[in-house]
Amino acid sequence: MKTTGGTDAQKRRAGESAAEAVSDGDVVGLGTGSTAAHAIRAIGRAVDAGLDVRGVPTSFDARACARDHGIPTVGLDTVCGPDGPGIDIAIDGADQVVLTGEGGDVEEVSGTLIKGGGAAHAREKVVDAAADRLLVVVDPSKVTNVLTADVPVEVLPEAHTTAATAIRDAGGEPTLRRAERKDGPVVTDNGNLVLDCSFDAIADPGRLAGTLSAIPGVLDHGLFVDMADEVHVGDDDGVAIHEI
Ligand SMILES: O=C[C@H](O)[C@H](O)[C@H](O)COP(=O)(O)O
Repeated sequence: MKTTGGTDAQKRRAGESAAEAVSDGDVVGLGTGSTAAHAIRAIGRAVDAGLDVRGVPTSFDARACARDHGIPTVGLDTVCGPDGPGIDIAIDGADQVVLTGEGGDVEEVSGTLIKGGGAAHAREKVVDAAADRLLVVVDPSKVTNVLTADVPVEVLPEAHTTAATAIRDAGGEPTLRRAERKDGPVVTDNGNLVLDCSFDAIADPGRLAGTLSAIPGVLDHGLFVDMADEVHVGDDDGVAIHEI
């Protein structure tokens, strides 16, 4: 479920701001979505100008974007093997991020995220968690004081009804994500299905994350708890950088 409130210029400012944090020699986790794509394009321009980096894509689209913009890519299992260098920095988008307190003031910066509007959250979580630093890039429409967006849950196809029942038992309302230009469900890059789960306001994301992870057949969900190190919010005038 995409949140589409922000403008492309806001997303571009956020993506380009985070891309400036990439250093020569870095291994970079490349996030998925329209905002992360701006970061990938900016890194590509820096590579054109001589920056030496390798990218670890989080999805089919992120890999294609990296390739189109001249960024060499490498597999997660190569860089995060026993002798690999690891991932220095990851840049990724989000569908919602907890960044404000009551009234909209930036007073509580938990940086907890909902991701997976593009169904890429399972691979994103693996890459983002492996990175030394995770920089999140969003427009202001993604910022909230409490998570209310649907939580995408990737499930094995065979388990979509049993997982849906368990999610209902946990207080959620799951909806199988359907493809827009195909008669049938969205199939993830991993060959699985997605349940978009409404929980109203999520007061305790850590607890819900544990509950969802424990459901048999769930590959992963879109709650990213305590993972972000910085959130770059692009607006009409510039970028606000919030350190977690
Ligand atoms: O599955 C997709 C990802 O989690 C995206 O990073 C997220 O949906 C945000 O995408 P966008 O920047 O296009 O709003």
